This record gives sequence, C-alpha cells and structure tokens, in this order.
Amino acid sequence: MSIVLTPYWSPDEGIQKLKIEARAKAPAAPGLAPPVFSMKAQLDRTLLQLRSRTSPIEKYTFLAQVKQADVEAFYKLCLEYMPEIIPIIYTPTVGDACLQYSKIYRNREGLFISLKDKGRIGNILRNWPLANEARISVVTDGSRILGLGDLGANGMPIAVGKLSLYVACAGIRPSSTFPITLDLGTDNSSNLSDPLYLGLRQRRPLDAEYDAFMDEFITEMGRVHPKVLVQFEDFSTDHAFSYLERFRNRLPLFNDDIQGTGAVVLAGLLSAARLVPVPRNEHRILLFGAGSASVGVAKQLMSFFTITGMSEEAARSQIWLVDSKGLVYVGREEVADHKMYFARRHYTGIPMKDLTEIVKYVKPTALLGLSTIAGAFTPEVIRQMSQNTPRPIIFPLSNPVQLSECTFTEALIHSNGTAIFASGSPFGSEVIGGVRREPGQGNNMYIFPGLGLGAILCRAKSVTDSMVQAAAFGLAGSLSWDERALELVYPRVERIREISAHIAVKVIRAAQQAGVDNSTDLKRMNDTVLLEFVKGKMWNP
Ligand SMILES: NC(=O)C1=CN([C@@H]2O[C@H](COP(=O)(O)OP(=O)(O)OC[C@H]3O[C@@H](n4cnc5c(N)ncnc54)[C@H](O)[C@@H]3O)[C@@H](O)[C@H]2O)C=CC1
Ligand SMILES: CC(=O)C(=O)O
Ligand SMILES: [Mg+2]
Repeated sequence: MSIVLTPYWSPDEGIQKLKIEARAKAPAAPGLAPPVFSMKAQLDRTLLQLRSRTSPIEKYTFLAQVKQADVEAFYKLCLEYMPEIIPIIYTPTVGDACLQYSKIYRNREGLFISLKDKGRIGNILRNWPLANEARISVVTDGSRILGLGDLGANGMPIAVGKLSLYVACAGIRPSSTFPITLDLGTDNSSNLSDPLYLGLRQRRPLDAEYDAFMDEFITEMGRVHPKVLVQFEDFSTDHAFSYLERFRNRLPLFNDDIQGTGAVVLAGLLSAARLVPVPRNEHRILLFGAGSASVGVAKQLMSFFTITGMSEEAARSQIWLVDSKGLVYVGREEVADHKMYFARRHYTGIPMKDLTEIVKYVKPTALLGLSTIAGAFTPEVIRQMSQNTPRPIIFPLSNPVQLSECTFTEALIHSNGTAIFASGSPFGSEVIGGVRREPGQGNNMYIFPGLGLGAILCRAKSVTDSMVQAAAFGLAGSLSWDERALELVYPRVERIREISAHIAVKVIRAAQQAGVDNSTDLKRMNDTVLLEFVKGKMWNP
C-alpha cells in the first residue's frame, strides 16, 4: 500500500490542503519523500519548529501561518499542548501581536469594517467568505486592548485569539467563527503617525456618530447573520457599558470584559473562600481599578454574598472600589456613573489614595487588581493583607503579564506562602517551603467558551444575567478533588473542554428557565443526556 498526497480545496475551511489517500498497490507519487508520517509525527515536527523560534512574537506569527495553512493541524496542536500554546495565541503574547500588528500583518484573518463603510455595512458583512453560517462573532473596536490602551485597528488579534479559544476550548466549528474589528479611528498618536498602520488615520468620532455606526452594525449583523452570537470585546469603559445595555435585547450578545470577567472572578472567589477560615458574610473585597472589568466583577460578586441570604444593601457594603483618584465614595469629586452604585455611602474621612493606607482602613480579605498598574501590589500592600486575614486572597488580574499588579513569587514571599493567588495572565509554579504551589489563571477564557457554546446550542435569543451567573457557578463547581487538594481555585487548563461542556449545560438550563431558549428539544433531555448532547456537538480536529 502506498500513500498519495493530492492537493484539494476544502470547502469547509476554504483553504488548500494536502489530502492523504491510501491506495493499495498504487505507485508512489513522484517527487515525495518516501516515508509516510503519522499525524503525531507531523505534529512533532510542527512543535519542533515552533520551539525553535526564540521570541514569543515569532512563535505567534509561526502559529498564525500554521492556522492559515492547515486549520486542523493548528487546533490539534492547541488541544494536545494547551498550556504551551494558549499563552502564545492569547494573553500575554496576543498583547504584543496587537502592539505590533501593522508590522507583522500577513494575511487577513478577520473583517475590518470602517467608519467609511457607514451606509453599506450589510454589503461589507456579506463580503466576508464564510464557509458556514456565522454562529459566533467577537467584535472589538480596539479602543482598550487588554491593559494596553487604544490600539485602533491593531486590536484584530484579540478578536482572532478569543475565537481560537472558542474552537480549542469549546469545540465551536472554526468556519462559523467571525472575527470583526470596527475601525472607528484611534486616539493613539503613534499609530496615527505609523506609515504601516492598518486602520483609518483619524481620531475617534463623537458619541452621536459612534452610536449611529453601532446601530447600523447591529441591525445588519442581525439581518445578514441571524443566528450569530456577538461577544463585545475590549471596548473602552464608557462604550462597554452603554453598548451592552443598548444592544443586549436586539441580538444574543454579551460583553466579555464586564460579564465574562465578573463570572470568572466570582467562581474563583467561591473556590478561594473554601480555603479561608472566615465566614462568607465576613469577607471584605477591595477592587483596585474601577473600569468596565472591575465594576463588572463587583456586580457579579454581589451574589457571592446574597446567595447566603444577605440583603443587597449588606452585600454592597462588603465591596470597596479604588480608582486612579483613590477610594471611591459618594461626595468625592469626579465619580463616573458606572462606579456610583459601589461608591461608599458613609465615608467622611479625607480622600484616601495610598493603597497600603486603604488596605489598612478597609481590612480586606480579598484584593483584586483590574487597574493596568504593574507592581501596584507592593510588598507592603501584600504584607498588610496578611495582617488582615490568615489566607489573603490576592488576584492581580490585569493583562498582559507585564501589567500584573504583582507576580506569583511576590505574593507568596510577602505573605509567607499564605496567599491564595490567581492572575489574569499565566505565571509558572513555585516551590515555597519545599512545597510546589501552582497559581490560578483568573481569566474570562474559563467562561466565554462555555457561555457561548450553551447560548448557541439552545439558540438563545438573548444572554441573560442568569445565564452568566450559571456559567460562574458551573465553573466553581467543576474543580476535581485532586485540584481542590492542591488548593487550585480554577481547574487545570488541560480540562477546559470538559469544563466548557459542563458550563454549557448550566447555561442552557438558565436560558430555559428565563424562557429565552429557542431549541425546545433540549428541554426534554435530563442533565446526563444534555451533557452528552453538548459534547457530541463539539468540533474536533
Ligand atoms: N483577567 C481577566 O479576565 C480580565 C482582565 N482585564 C484587565 O483589567 C484591566 C482593566 O480593564 P478595564 O476595566 O476595561 O480598563 P479601564 O481602563 O476601564 O479601567 C482601569 C481602571 O484602573 C484605574 N486606575 C488607573 N490607574 C490607577 C492607579 N494608579 N491607581 C488606581 N487605579 C487606577 C482607572 O481609574 C480605571 O478605573 C486591563 O488590564 C485588562 O486587561 C479585563 C478583562 C478581563
Ligand atoms: C482577558 C481580557 O478580556 C482582557 O484582559 O481584556
Ligand atoms: Mg477583554
């Protein structure tokens, strides 16, 4: 038997591939090396080439080429080497890719819709060659990419990266994913003066023009792709909140930074609280940073307290916000609307800005960083946290890794090994006191794949708060005994497909309860059958 490699056009992925045909007694194809390689050998070779690249950005561009040439090989590699690949296609390296996108750009990977396309957005959407109908679209306007600020059209890799995780972590079919960057200009001067910059060379417009563009975009998305679920990603804080409220009942849509982050942190805190000898209603949570992610988290954390029977007012009083001007309280100058709900009602002291002072005053049991300020959790802050509580919960959640409020090592050293730690971007494990400690990754990547999968499978007409909450509880309930014994607050990333399926089931049940599901067949399934159904729907390379 010989193996013949023939080029063919894959209608599913729209790329040219080599198809392997086994033909009994057929002559070997001329010009090909004689050995025949298994998929494993081909992956080993790809991995060898990947590892021979020294810089993360070279690894990123190499993987982008692999994905372009052979989508199945790319995802096979993702699934088999998840802990190694995710930090390249996602945070932290995706942050570098966005910063350098105008320089590393090679192939179109997603659709750019610019302000100049106003009036014909429907046609532009129809132009994008999708082999299958779009089911999930990550949409960014590039105005706040990770903690890196306004990167304009260079934000495309974040939409591409999140969608790669939808495929790798939740088995969404690659050909039904749709990355979109809305190019509404940028206020980033270095992009505007970069001759290679890919986007519009103009500043962002005023809200009236922005809103009119967004209205047309959402209307046309619903028209051209009636089954699509939209994930808004990395919009600046004002637009993140306003567009979530404006559009969440027009399409199935959620904001990952507000809702996905809220859910992942709620899950992490529920797991962490099991390790701390403090009653739930005595936890005090201090959020450093008060933007879209932080306020989204604070809102979601209300249920950390209310599920124990605490009133809304009492729950709110356990949560403190700090922004660039210090502790947020009613009566302080310049408190933006989105922070008002959590502004302290009864604070009468002088404005308090220094984080160590604030930690001394609030005595938090949990300190969460969503500020983009690297190193803000100083040794003094961490030591002060250890005075408040026997097991301080320290989650520096800003991305990418160079913006983390502290490192895993710092948290362990300055808390004498007592810290319970999770960060937005990954850190390696550490040995302290002869014991190996593993950090958690508190990143919305644990939530959005399963949330999206559940919403798509039940054909939800909207994404309700109860579906987001169900995703959080689903994640919190998915730690194995082995992971709990190691004091992990999130499951190992290698199990993420299993976790996403479990979350999807919870999300479908919440959609059914809220009456927003459209797939009535799923109602008749019990949870075991539904879980098998969800797993059966997941695409595998
Ligand atoms: N781990 C995760 O899953 C996620 C992490 N994030 C990260 O959270 C960070 C913030 O994101 P957004 O809230 O959308 O941004 P944002 O720009 O809206 O918020 C930043 C906040 O930090 C505050 N801040 C800035 N300088 C400060 C200082 N010196 N002291 C105290 N506060 C200060 C600002 O006042 C603002 O409230 C980013 O780094 C982002 O990557 C966002 C979403 C998910
Ligand atoms: C993880 C994420 O969504 C962010 O940092 O914006
Ligand atoms: Mg984001």
